Amino acid sequence: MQIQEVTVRKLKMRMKEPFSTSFGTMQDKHFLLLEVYDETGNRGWGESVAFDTPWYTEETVETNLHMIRDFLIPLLVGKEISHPDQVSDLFAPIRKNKMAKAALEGAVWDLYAKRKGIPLAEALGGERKRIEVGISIGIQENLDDLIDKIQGYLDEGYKRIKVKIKPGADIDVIRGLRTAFPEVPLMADANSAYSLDDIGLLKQLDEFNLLMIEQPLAHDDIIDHAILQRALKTPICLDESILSLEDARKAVEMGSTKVINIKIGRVGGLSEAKRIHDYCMGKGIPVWCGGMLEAGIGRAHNIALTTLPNFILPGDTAGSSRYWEKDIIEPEVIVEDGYIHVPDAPGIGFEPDINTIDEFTTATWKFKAE
Ligand SMILES: O=C(O)CCC(=O)C1=CC=C[C@@H](O)[C@@H]1C(=O)O
Ligand SMILES: [Mg+2]
Repeated sequence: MQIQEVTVRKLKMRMKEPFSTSFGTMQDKHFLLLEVYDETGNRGWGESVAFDTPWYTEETVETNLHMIRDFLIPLLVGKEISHPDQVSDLFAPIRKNKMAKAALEGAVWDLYAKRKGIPLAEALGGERKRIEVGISIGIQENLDDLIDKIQGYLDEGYKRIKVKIKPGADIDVIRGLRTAFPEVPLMADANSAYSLDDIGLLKQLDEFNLLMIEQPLAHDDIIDHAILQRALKTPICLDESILSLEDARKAVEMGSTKVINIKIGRVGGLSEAKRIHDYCMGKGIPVWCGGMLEAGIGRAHNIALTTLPNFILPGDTAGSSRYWEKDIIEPEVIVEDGYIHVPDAPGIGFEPDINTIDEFTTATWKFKAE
């Protein structure tokens, strides 16, 4: 197949409620949607997960636009491709910029599966017909608000709860939650808010039987996490530190992590996500699919990836209604009793809703083969 044309749209969608972490608060989601066309008019869709500020990684919507428009599309358009794994080879001359690469590669994966007439999950080698999911809750004003929120999501059927912690809102918060919900599968994400000076404090988390603590130390660290993991009973899960299979290999070999959060955008695409999955499976390291507050297209890619066998732990892929008044796909993603049914239509298996997409689009660019 050959990609002949790419449409890049910039969207702005208001979230139902703001999402707060140890870095700050987000209410409006700005992102890029990509549509690739092949020589026979088939279409594939991808979503960039970069935010409009560089607090999670260094990438932003604008850096993604620059990379996609000025470097990645010229490397992709008009090239003969027999499998989406080749896209990462085409992009190899460009360093990092993982989210920009993943957005375009994801669109090619969707197109490839549609050409074959099979679901994206099957194209990736996934087998599950439904995936178990959890929910990630931002920092709240106070513990009572957080407890109310959690109770609401448990009532909706979510079975694993992730909360954000930061210095000053950590041990007491987790203690309060454990008192309110003694049995709920619970985990905490620190988004790199601590250092090795906090070992004593982090050890106090061991008494609360957390599933794991996510990314307690620096966003680019592997060594200090190994030191911390030796001191903790609670398993460490790395998120920000793992940008590639090589990073995963180093972290696992050093004992820095017992679980890995795989985000397609953070690792540069579905092909690399699958490589990390396969490596971890061989090493007995469970993985789960992280979220980036995606709209429907990105969410559909996450669902397909989560059908692979080593996605043993519930991920952060919640239903559309947790984020949006109206999502950009038909049907929307629905969670029932903590599970999402995996669609069996070709490609991502959800139909992009063009009217809604148009409503949220603030700019559009089109690129064609010469
Ligand atoms: O619901 C989701 O999409 C998950 C949200 C979530 O936990 C995160 C989204 C974006 C950046 C981070 O704060 C965070 C994470 O680190 O996993
Ligand atoms: Mg995280």
